[in-house]
Amino acid sequence: MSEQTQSPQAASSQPEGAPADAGVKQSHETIIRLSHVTKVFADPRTARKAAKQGKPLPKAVDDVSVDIAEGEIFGIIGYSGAGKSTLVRMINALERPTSGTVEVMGQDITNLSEGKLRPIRQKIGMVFQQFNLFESRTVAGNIAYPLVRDHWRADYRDRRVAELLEFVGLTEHANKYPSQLSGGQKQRVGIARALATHPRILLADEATSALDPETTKDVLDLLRRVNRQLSVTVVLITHQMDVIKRIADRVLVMSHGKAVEENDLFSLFANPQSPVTSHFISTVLDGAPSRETVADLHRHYDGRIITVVLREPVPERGITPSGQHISKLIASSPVTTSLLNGGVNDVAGHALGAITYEITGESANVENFITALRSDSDIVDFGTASAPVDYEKALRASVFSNVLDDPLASRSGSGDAPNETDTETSAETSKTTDANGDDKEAQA
Ligand SMILES: Nc1ncnc2c1ncn2[C@@H]1O[C@H](COP(=O)(O)OP(=O)(O)OP(=O)(O)O)[C@@H](O)[C@H]1O
Repeated sequence: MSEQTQSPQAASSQPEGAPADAGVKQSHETIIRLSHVTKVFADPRTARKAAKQGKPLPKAVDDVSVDIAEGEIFGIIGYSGAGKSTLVRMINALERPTSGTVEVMGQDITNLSEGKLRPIRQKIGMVFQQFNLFESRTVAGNIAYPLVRDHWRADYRDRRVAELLEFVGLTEHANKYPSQLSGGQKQRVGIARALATHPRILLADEATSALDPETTKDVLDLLRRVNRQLSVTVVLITHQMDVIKRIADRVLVMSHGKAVEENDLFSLFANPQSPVTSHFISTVLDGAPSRETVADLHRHYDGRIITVVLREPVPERGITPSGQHISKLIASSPVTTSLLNGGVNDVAGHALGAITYEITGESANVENFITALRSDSDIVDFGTASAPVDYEKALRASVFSNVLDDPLASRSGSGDAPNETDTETSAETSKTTDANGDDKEAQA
């Protein structure tokens, strides 16, 4: 194919100039459909080991079905080894499912040849944790790379690179090399490069995991602009719930290759269904205090210790209110309350949190207060120092019950998710496919 005149990419970049602030595209049409996809990495070593142990081959992805709507930011969260990358790499056919089907932009790509995949891959950008920039090329050269590969005419290419540099805020760094940039700037280059050919989908694989919190925020803001202003569907993989909380519209939680839960952001946080989800939420939101904290509170406070969930209702999603009238109740009850810990967060524009109080007063008044509170709120009653409620029993009787079932929670005290890969059963061959299938020069 000769140059620009026959290049749809070149044609699409000509008159518009920098992509306009188009607002959110709310099509709700499915742009990515994964149907019962399973992936088994049957490399000889793993196969031999599994056979020797009489075990089935481990499934990196195990019967996952998910629809991603055009225009949304779809977050996929899971511990390390949960199968997130493998799942996402199926979307641009860097991995092929062992079974199941993958439809992208209305086309079944499950068994499509490399040649036929090419135009589809042009509409799917990808960014990586380690940026994967060409160290030997300038910022502008890195961004121009996909356009050179697609034979864009030089003047259209230059114009497109200038648009992208401006969009990601790196115009004055155009002639620098990656080694002269900060991590955040490198990721901006990675994003600009991924956007070069006007993709409809952007896959972001742990795009902020190598960045400090402030830079993470900037890059997430940029990804949101990519989504909202350019109407690009963003699929974002992370093990950090904070990243999900900041920008995802909908979320898939993965564990051991399986899709354990899928929901819109607020519903996921307000009504988690699985221990894994509850654990991730506990890394960013105040929930029930830990067993140690409760014991410590009982050591220091004689009164009744209760945790109240504060939750804004969202009736259309079946999210009921909790703790909405607590201030009024406290003001009108003959009890004394001390706020011990907890807080309220903004999740997808709704208030959500949990606050732990000490309640003191006549025992009948305390009972009445708790009964009134319980009538319209989710609470956990930890009892008093002299009559404590067993921690497990208290949580089991509350919305926090599934926190107790998280087998990995005790291994991960911090926001960092543990690795759930079982060394006995994991596939052990390292990944061999590179970034875009053809970016051999890219840095690891
Ligand atoms: N090319 C491959 N060959 C063999 N096994 C693989 C390959 N790629 C991934 N795996 C295995 O598949 C499982 C899922 O890996 P995957 O990278 O998809 O998980 P992840 O959730 O993205 O984790 P991480 O964030 O650590 O990359 C792991 O056990 C991993 O070792």
